[in-house]
Amino acid sequence: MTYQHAPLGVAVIGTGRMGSDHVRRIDEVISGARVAAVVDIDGDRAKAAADRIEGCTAHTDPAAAMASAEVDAVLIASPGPAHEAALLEAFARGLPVLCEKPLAPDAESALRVVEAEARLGRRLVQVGFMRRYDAEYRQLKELLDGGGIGRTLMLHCTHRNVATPPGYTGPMMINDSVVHEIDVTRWLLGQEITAVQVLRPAPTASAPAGLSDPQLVLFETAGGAVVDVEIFVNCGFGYQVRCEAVGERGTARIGEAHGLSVDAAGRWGGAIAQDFTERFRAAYDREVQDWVDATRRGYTRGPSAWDGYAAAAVCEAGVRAQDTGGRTPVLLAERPGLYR
Ligand SMILES: NC(=O)c1ccc[n+]([C@@H]2O[C@H](COP(=O)([O-])OP(=O)(O)OC[C@H]3O[C@@H](n4cnc5c(N)ncnc54)[C@H](O)[C@@H]3O)[C@@H](O)[C@H]2O)c1
Ligand SMILES: O[C@H]1[C@H](O)[C@@H](O)[C@H](O)[C@@H](O)[C@H]1O
Repeated sequence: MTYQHAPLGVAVIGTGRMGSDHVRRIDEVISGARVAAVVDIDGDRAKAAADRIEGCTAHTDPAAAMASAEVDAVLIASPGPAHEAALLEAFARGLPVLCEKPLAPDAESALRVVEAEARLGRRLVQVGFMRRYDAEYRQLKELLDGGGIGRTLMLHCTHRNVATPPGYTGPMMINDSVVHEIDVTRWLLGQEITAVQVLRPAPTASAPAGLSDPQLVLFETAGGAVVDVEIFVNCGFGYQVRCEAVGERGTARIGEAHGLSVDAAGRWGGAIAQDFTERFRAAYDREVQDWVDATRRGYTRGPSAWDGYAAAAVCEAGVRAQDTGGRTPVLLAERPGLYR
């Protein structure tokens, strides 16, 4: 394998909230890469992003950016329904991709991506499940893998957002938000999720009309563990992601750290992050740096297209369970050899 000495030329597709944050990250924070091109169907937005970076071109069509000789790799940060077309275009050109979650918005299209990559016979995709790069989650994984608390019996997870943006729907609570717990469950336990249930308490008065928020989502895993996830996307007070693992010989918790703590004026306490860009800033930095480092060495690692597909399959069962309230089995295709 050859090492690419020149900085990796990255095309960033989608320059909205995440895309523009990744553009800043590649330009100012990490090493070994440069933003060679940006793409947005909103041409003004693409141009505004490109104008801030020397030698960066602006495009409205992902294929045009990928055709540029300056582009060695692609970071997809457009909305989920646009991912499949961009991924297949990158495959046709043999370009490595860091694709924001979800890999694709449903299990069927995610499986098409898996099958297309399997036909290539080599991995090109890393999926943006950034929690795997978070220092606390990594410590927890190390503890569980090392048997520090014995066999894991349960995970108790909390996922709270301050408020939902306009257009946020009930299925998005699973597809956009709980998808992270789906990935960390599979990663921490090394087991597939086999069934999902969803319980819906009376909604908070802060939820937009028609949104049943919060919800309690339950997973069963192939090894017999049970996982509960409180998803509460209009909690109002902060961004909180917690996980407690219950093992045969102990428990372990992450997500409590609030950094600086101040005692003054008759009170004690610290601050709560307000969104994911703050809480997971270091994880996103590590994720993108790791992708760049591996890509320059000629390989792909991290969460795979199979992980993206498996998460989409669990999401599909989860959205069905939201409607029926019943226990819904997860249907998973056979895992291609590339991902074993
Ligand atoms: N890992 C995380 O924690 C995290 C957090 C937020 C969002 N995301 C993911 O990042 C992606 C983008 O989310 P966002 O919040 O930045 O959305 P956004 O709406 O802020 O930005 C999306 C941008 O993509 C552009 N766009 C739409 N269709 C396009 C296409 N076909 N080609 C090129 N550009 C197109 C839009 O004009 C917009 O500028 C989504 O997949 C989302 O799930 C991940
Ligand atoms: O798209 C976002 C993002 O994935 C965040 O990490 C998650 O906390 C939000 O709930 C979701 O809406």
